[in-house]
This record gives sequence, structure tokens and C-alpha cells, in this order.
Amino acid sequence: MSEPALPGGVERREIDGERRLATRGEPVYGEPTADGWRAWDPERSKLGGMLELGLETGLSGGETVLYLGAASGTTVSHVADFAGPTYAVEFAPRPARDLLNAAASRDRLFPLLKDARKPERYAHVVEADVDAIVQDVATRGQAEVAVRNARFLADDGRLLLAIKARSEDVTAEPDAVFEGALDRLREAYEVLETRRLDRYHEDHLGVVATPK
Ligand SMILES: C[S@@+](CC[C@H](N)C(=O)[O-])C[C@H]1O[C@@H](n2cnc3c(N)ncnc32)[C@H](O)[C@@H]1O
Repeated sequence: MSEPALPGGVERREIDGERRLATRGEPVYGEPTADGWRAWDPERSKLGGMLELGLETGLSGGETVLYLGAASGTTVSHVADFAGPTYAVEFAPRPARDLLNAAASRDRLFPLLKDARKPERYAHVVEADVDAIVQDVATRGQAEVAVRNARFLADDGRLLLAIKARSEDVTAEPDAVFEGALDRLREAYEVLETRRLDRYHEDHLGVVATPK
């Protein structure tokens, strides 16, 4: 079976003697580069892990993206290298400072110092009908955040969600945590695919979903 295609603007390039996932742009987190391409480390990025593991993300390049939980911009900087307008929501001021630096060399990356649980606070900025929501907030109530932000997603858009089991409950079995989160998610989304991301991120589930 052939692997799902990578989004346009994401390639496997020879960097530091290895074939690595890469995007074209200014380096952000000390990642190795070659010929203007920057390695995208799946061990530091849930979305990078999802692409490496061959999930059908639906990303083709050039799409409008709402990214929830941008932190200092490791993953969202790669997204903004290949996507169209990329709105990056992060509520912690410290990582947001680094996110602003990553955005300085990317004119399609728009950092928003906002709480992803309160989408009404950025609804006036984010275009309606984004093509993809990428979410990696790693806090309690991860499915709830995705449900609250479903209002921004186009009918045929994709939610690309990473669920961290320990952020919901440190003692529960990860599978039980994931089932609970998926039940909540199904109130607003149809779940298309799920995959454990453990090869790169322990006790994380990658989810691809589309609005119901
Ligand atoms: C695991 S880190 C994200 C890493 C990042 N996605 C990457 O790959 O580069 C989770 C981030 O989500 C942020 N976060 C958690 N809850 C949030 C919320 N309700 N609104 C906005 N950001 C939130 C945290 O401050 C943290 O920076």
C-alpha cells in the first residue's frame, strides 16, 4: 500500500546524512538545515509524528489553518512554511514571545495570545471556514477545546488532534482516557482515523476528524 502523500511544501530531504521530513523556511528551534530546508523532527512535533506515521491528514499545502496550543512555534512554524494563513493560538506569554520571533520571518503566521477554551475572544480575527484545525494543547479537557473550536472549521475541513492521556488523568489507562475523549469529540465531529503516536510521543493519540 502506498503512503498518503505529504502536503505540498513538505518533503523528505537529505539533511545531516539522513532523509528527514522538512519544510522550507528560517530555522526556529536549532533544527538542522540544508539548502534552505529545515528538518521537521517528529519527536518534537505531534503533527510531524502523524505525517511520519502516514495518517491521512488531508493537508495538501496552501490551506488556512487554525493551530491551537502553538507554544514557542516549533510545529506551527513548519505549518506556516507550507500552509496559507496560519492562526496560532497560545495563552502562555513566555512561549508566545518565541512564537512572535518565529512569526517575524513568516508573513502567513499570525500569533494570537488567547485562551483556546474561549474561541469567542478570537472569532473576530480568525476567518470562518478554515481548512484545518491542528490542536496540541496537552491540558485537561482536550476534546472540549476541539468541540468549542469546531465553529471555525469548513464542512469538509479536518481536525488534526493530539490527545495526551496524562493531561486528562495521570492514573487512568490511556485507552480509557482516549475513549472518553473520543466520545465527547463525536458530539461535534465524525472521527475518520485514530493512531497511537507512541513511536514518537508516549501515551498520545493522533486523531483525524471532520465536522458532523
Ligand atoms: C504540548 S505544548 C504545544 C507544543 C506545540 N504544539 C508544538 O508542537 O510546537 C502545549 C501548549 O498548549 C498551550 N495551551 C494549553 N492550554 C491552552 C489553552 N486553553 N489556550 C491556549 N494555549 C493553551 C500551553 O501553554 C502549551 O504551550
